[in-house]
Amino acid sequence: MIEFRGVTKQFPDGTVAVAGVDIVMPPHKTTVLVGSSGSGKTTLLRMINRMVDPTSGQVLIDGADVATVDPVRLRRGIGYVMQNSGLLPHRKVVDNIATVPLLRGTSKAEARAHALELLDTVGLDRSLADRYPSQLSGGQQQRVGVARGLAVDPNILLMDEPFGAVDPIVRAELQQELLRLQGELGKTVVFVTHDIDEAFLLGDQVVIMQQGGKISQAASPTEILANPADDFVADFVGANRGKRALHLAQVDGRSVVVDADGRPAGILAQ
Ligand SMILES: Nc1ncnc2c1ncn2[C@@H]1O[C@H](COP(=O)(O)OP(=O)(O)OP(=O)(O)O)[C@@H](O)[C@H]1O
Repeated sequence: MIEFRGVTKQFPDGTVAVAGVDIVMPPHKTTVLVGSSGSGKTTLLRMINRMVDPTSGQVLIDGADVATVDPVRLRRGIGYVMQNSGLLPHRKVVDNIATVPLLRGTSKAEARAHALELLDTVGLDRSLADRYPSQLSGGQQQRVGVARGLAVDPNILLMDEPFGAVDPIVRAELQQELLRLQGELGKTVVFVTHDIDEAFLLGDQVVIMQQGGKISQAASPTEILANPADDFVADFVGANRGKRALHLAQVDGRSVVVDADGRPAGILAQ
């Protein structure tokens, strides 16, 4: 479990990126941080693995304050997947995936064998192992990025707009792949996106952030749709949603979440 207690981050130039955030991110679930540009999503995410340290407040993982853990050690146990995959261009796919395990002292043979297994896990053919990142498509690169994030077998996987740079069809494939993976692996995933549809699709918990780094609402997609906390959330959920969006409908007196084609996607818990 990840817990933020009264966390504020003010950068040296005075910008308050995150302001007094309290949030619990439950284990084995996906929490999606969504909000417009500059609302503090990335800063919040990076405080989990100490790429950013809070100005005040605490970030706890399973009850332990991350401030007490050496940042390098901490990061080696937390998977991190970023936009544009962040792969090292001069290293082969297999070596990119094995980088952190090798740093942790895993033998070369073992790290390579595990990297090949991870290619299977993320739905890539093993024949891609000896290619360089530039010889892969954008979607394949993102999958390698996910494989690399999983290479240390982390309990926590941080994903910062991992599918932001690929076209909509590949993006939809990657989203489905993540849902499948999450069904198998049950990691504690924290995922950042601008896209409310992506947030509703992937999130068990969706955290809507607004400018100034405040949380407007943190709840399940169905709860947010049914009971937006304020006008900001109602607008954000409405204005940001395209034709594919989930919405609420009344069926037999019950609130049902349906997709754009009217297919039920969930029933609102009473
Ligand atoms: N190192 C920094 N120094 C000063 N201000 C910063 C720094 N990093 C981020 N900020 C500011 O903090 C605020 C939040 O930034 P952050 O990147 O967390 O937002 P975001 O919601 O992830 O945005 P985006 O969706 O555009 O990535 C922004 O106003 C940003 O300009």
